[in-house]
Amino acid sequence: MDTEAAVVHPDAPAPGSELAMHYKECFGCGDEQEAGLHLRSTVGEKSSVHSRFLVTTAHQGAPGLAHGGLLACAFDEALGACVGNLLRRPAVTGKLETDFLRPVPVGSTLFIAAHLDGVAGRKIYVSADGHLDAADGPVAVRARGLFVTVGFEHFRSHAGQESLDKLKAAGRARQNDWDINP
Ligand SMILES: CCCCC/C=C\C/C=C\C/C=C\C/C=C\CCCC(=O)SCCNC(=O)CCNC(=O)[C@H](O)C(C)(C)COP(=O)(O)OP(=O)(O)OC[C@H]1O[C@@H](n2cnc3c(N)ncnc32)[C@H](O)[C@@H]1OP(=O)(O)O
Repeated sequence: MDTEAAVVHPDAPAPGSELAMHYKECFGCGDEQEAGLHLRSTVGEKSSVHSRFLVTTAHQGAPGLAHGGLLACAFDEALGACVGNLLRRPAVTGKLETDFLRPVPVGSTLFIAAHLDGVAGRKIYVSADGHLDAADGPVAVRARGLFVTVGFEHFRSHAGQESLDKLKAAGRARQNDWDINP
């Protein structure tokens, strides 16, 4: 199937909109994950989302430096926020590729600019550059992701009952109508 340009959903939040966390227990963006990444994201121009992530001592691999796997996690979150919010489709990461170009020290902020590259049926291609300490800082990490559109049953059928009960209690377990960004 040919890859087509990604068309931003007409109900997607406008450029400049600050995105709320998609799930409070999410390791990438949730505020109930103390050692999580607490990534914050804003919609950018032209099919992009800009995310920020402060690297703390909880995120170390080598002393004083961010763990590469955690950086990959930040990109998974940033790419996922770009896909989910701009296309408004439930999708999961099928493939995530990262290039680590420079070390990322504790105390630095990574500015991640994610961009929708194209769509081929259920496959969504997205990529991002992570700039050190400023939106136009040097690129420290680069990533490309393939997300695959899934039905809501993907989440319902694979999550444990306890998690589904929590969502239900929070009024978020409607069959086909999850708020995209509650
Ligand atoms: C957590 C997200 C919640 C979303 C809720 C909804 C809305 C929320 C709104 C906003 C969201 C905001 C922020 C989101 C932030 C972060 C997101 C984090 C995302 C994650 O962290 S999510 C966890 C990790 N993720 C998984 O847990 C996936 C496990 N996995 C599977 O569940 C299956 O594996 C699946 C479904 C991927 C495919 O399975 P399937 O049976 O449905 O489909 P199939 O295999 O046919 O693949 C269809 C086409 O994709 C190609 N394809 C598939 N995988 C490929 C690969 N690796 N490389 C190259 N191509 C691949 C095939 O080749 C075929 O291509 P073709 O059509 O051309 O043949």
